[in-house]
Amino acid sequence: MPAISKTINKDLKEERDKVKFNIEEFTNWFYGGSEKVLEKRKIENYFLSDKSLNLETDTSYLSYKEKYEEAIRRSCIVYPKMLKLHQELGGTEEDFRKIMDNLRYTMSAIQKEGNPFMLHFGMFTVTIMNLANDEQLSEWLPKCVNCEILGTYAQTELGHGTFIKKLETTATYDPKTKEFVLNTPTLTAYKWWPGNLGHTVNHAIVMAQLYTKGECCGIQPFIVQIRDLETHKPMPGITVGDIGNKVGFQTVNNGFLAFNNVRIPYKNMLMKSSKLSEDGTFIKPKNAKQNYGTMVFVRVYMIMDVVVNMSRAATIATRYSMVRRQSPINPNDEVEPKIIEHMTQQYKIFPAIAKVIIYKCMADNLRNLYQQITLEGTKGSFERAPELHALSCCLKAVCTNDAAKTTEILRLACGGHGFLNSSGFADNYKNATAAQTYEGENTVMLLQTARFLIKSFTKAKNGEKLTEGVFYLNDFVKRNGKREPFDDSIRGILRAIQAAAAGKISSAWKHIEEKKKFLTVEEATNQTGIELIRCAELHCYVCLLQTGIEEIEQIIKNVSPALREVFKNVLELYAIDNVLNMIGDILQHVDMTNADIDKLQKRLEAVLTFFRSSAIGIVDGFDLSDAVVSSTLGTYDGNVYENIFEAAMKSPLNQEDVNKSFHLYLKPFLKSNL
Ligand SMILES: CCCCC/C=C/C(=O)SCCNC(=O)CCNC(=O)[C@H](O)C(C)(C)COP(=O)(O)OP(=O)(O)OC[C@H]1O[C@@H](n2cnc3c(N)ncnc32)[C@H](O)[C@@H]1OP(=O)(O)O
Ligand SMILES: Cc1cc2nc3c(=O)[nH]c(=O)nc-3n(C[C@H](O)[C@H](O)[C@H](O)COP(=O)(O)OP(=O)(O)OC[C@H]3O[C@@H](n4cnc5c(N)ncnc54)[C@H](O)[C@@H]3O)c2cc1C
Repeated sequence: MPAISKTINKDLKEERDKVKFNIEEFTNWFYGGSEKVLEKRKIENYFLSDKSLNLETDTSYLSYKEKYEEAIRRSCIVYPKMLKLHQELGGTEEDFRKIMDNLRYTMSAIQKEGNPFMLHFGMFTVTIMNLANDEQLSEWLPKCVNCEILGTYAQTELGHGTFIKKLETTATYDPKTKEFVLNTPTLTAYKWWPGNLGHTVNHAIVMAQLYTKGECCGIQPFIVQIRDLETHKPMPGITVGDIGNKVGFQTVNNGFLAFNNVRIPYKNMLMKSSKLSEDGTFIKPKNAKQNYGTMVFVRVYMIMDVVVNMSRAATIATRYSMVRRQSPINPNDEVEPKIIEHMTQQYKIFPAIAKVIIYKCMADNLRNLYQQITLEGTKGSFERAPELHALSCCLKAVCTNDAAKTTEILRLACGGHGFLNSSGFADNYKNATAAQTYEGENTVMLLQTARFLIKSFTKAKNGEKLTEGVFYLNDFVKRNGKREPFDDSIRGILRAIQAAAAGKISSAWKHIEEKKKFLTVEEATNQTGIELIRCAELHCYVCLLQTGIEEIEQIIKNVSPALREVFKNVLELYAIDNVLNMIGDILQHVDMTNADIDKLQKRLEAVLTFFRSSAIGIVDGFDLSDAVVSSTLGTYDGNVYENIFEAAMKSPLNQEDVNKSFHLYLKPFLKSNL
């Protein structure tokens, strides 16, 4: 075995010495202030320093069952610690949020293939908080918060996930006993997919069609106990289990669930929005989509998950590219360059770093918007709910899709070693790609946003008031759809993308109108689907760039000159990379010449060169510990080859010189060929 030295890699040190801005100042911005950074480090250390977690074990070699058992063991260490910390901090909702925000990063070091308790706070408790009336809240919330029970969110069925109106599980009200009777009438009515459901939780929010007085009143949320609290056996009439191996999320324990005349008390239907009186009279909610609130909540918070995911991947690829040397640029150069010297390598990595920062701005903004609009909802005003729904849908789709694509690009940037499980890209990719499907399949999400855009365009044409996020449609209508002149300032680039988005929305609108002459509006909309999803994507790029510009204009007023340059360049790189990637859409609606495109290409190359000396500072500034980065290629010390070697030594095959398969198969096979 070679001698393994563990000092900081000198190539990486040389890169860090060249960084011109204060990395801690960047970190303070990234986490919202120096106090929050200290708090984050403390919380992370509080969990990760616990030796009983055995984080050194490479769980990727465990069997499916062992992985699950180890994940449960770890969660049963983490959650009591979390509850203790919550009490120590003060026990408020704000303290809880603090811990959860930090656990977003920390959990990726502990549960690489998913947390078997994630749905408990992530959806079960959230649904109770959003949809329970006061009486129900006081009964259930303490049990949730203290983890006396564990729950999940059981909505999707074998036959339906997207079109939830057609879910088949029934909850029929029996006024005589004041109970609901739950049934799974068909195979396709089996609940299928809910996380943590298989063998972990003992309660679930079950979304089921409410029947009362012989009528169906649509899907409503019910709290159902599915396992005995003592024996953990399924409750009478309940069939529950694990759905089996998947592409990723191996330890999330996604499950199935069926009901055979399962009776639950009247008080177990969550009644903050829809209500049922004891005699069985149904009272509609003020806003028909209130029951979808938990999905909106999760979509909003998923943008932050994308930031965590992409910051990890960008950290790995950046550090590795500054340590790895290969392929002289001039054939006679004696010393091979760091692979980051190759321009194409910079183009793979630096736009990803810029996106982490822009997405972080967006995630924070969206969360604030969510909180404002939820507050308005508690006061009975739902006017802005469609705007939040439209924004969260397109961001969920665009950002999760980008996280998956970017992880793959960054994996490729690490060549062969990027394909090692120990590089950390596999877990990142599997989590990112799952997010494209769960919580609303991405195409379906884009079509929801497009529906809002088409409605908004009609309003713009009729001179009606628009919501702020789509004001740019007014400009397009005022211009009468005339082409926008190109101006290469950052705000000019935003106007170009707005013109492309508005132009696309206008042409989709026109095509729907044309098709409506022969088809129903729904058929016409379906036929225009390809254009519609592009409308939603372009609108999303508008929102992201606009937020990036507005946020960075504020940030640069409050940071040192050196960090100001970094943020300006982040915006420049993000904007130019964006516009060059959608040149086809831009050219349709903006007067842009070849010379303009050449100029943008040169600016791209220039800004990549600026990034060359800042990139390591930025990724170090993400402040991800080695445990969170979880990669042989991305450790802070840059000892890539030593890490790869050590990880290989953990292979179970390397624990013996000769594997038994030699005697059983190889030897007889070789002998037979003599
Ligand atoms: C810790 C986290 C771990 C996460 C693990 C994963 C969990 C899960 O995956 S849970 C299951 C998630 N499932 C989904 O996301 C299902 C996706 N489907 C839907 O969201 C909906 O079915 C739909 C939006 C695609 C359609 O709903 P439907 O009721 O059929 O809609 P209509 O066509 O009748 O009406 C559309 C109408 O409603 C507005 N709208 C829809 N959703 C919302 C909302 N959440 N908030 C506000 N408004 C909403 C929509 O804008 C339309 O409005 P109009 O155009 O004015 O008619
Ligand atoms: C890892 C993971 C975790 C999950 N966790 C949970 C959970 O905890 N709880 C829960 O209840 N569910 C959960 N789900 C289920 C998930 O929410 C659904 O799978 C998801 O909403 C997609 O629905 P679907 O499977 O019905 O897809 P489908 O709707 O069948 O999609 C299949 C294809 O049809 C297309 N399609 C469908 N409808 C339309 C349309 N109207 N217009 C155009 N194209 C359309 C889609 O774009 C897609 O290409 C999870 C799923 C996964 C993968």
